[in-house]
Amino acid sequence: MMTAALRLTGIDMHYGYVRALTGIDFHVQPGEVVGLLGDNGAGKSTLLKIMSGAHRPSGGTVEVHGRKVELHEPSDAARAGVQMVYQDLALVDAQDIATNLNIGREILRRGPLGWLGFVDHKAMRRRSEAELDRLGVRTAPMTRPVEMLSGGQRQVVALARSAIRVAGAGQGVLLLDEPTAALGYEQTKQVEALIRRMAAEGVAIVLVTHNLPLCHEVADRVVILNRGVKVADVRLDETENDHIVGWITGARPSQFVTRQEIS
Ligand SMILES: Nc1ncnc2c1ncn2[C@@H]1O[C@H](COP(=O)(O)OP(=O)(O)OP(=O)(O)O)[C@@H](O)[C@H]1O
Repeated sequence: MMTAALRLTGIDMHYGYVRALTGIDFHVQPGEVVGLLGDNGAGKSTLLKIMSGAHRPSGGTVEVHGRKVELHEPSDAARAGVQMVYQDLALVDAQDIATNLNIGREILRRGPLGWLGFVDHKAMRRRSEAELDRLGVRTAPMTRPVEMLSGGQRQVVALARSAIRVAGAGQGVLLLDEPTAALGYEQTKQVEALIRRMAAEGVAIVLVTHNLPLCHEVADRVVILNRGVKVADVRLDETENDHIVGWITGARPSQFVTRQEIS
């Protein structure tokens, strides 16, 4: 069997007395898109934060490409190739799109005296245009400051930046939290296409959403949480929408036999 790009085993998480997650097993393969579903408060964001290194679990293990990792902070996850898309936080408002897409990987050129150290904006613009082209993403002109973009356009730029980083890191993992929440029709289609393209290149994608049509568009499999417990883990082509809704609301019993039911 192929080694999972990301595997979580027996994850427990409590916030003080609040038990947010109990014994969660989760994996995503390279090139696979997994939708993480559940009602409000089910534990989706908590699980995503554990994957991204923003939270440390109270128990359980995390493996990236078969290697156990301790994620103390998001930079540990990023180094391991796991990239969370932060919708708004990550962009520098006063800078243009190209500069934002190139933060941390600026192209330098030599100045007149031969010193390396001038940022080559033109080369960065050209590279970013080619990268966005490859991802099938169209944004405003590269020289537009991101503070002049709409919320939806900003979201697409933030997502594209994470996608470029993950693609650069080889077979990475991309974590998305409601990536189309603020988007109109055209931008939603672009993001769907981007997700599919990343997956086709071998990136593993975890998608937290309340949007079932989005899952049907892009996901191969869904994992459903109910009050901090995994109640279903199914391929979308092997289940029906009614079942998914039933697992989300709790109307449908868990796929997994729980300990309480045995005793
Ligand atoms: N920082 C925190 N401190 C205390 N409890 C928290 C904290 N974050 C989340 N919780 C609790 O953990 C549980 C899971 O919350 P979480 O945000 O992971 O759910 P979710 O599935 O992402 O919900 P939503 O769809 O509403 O975003 C909830 O009971 C929530 O109240």
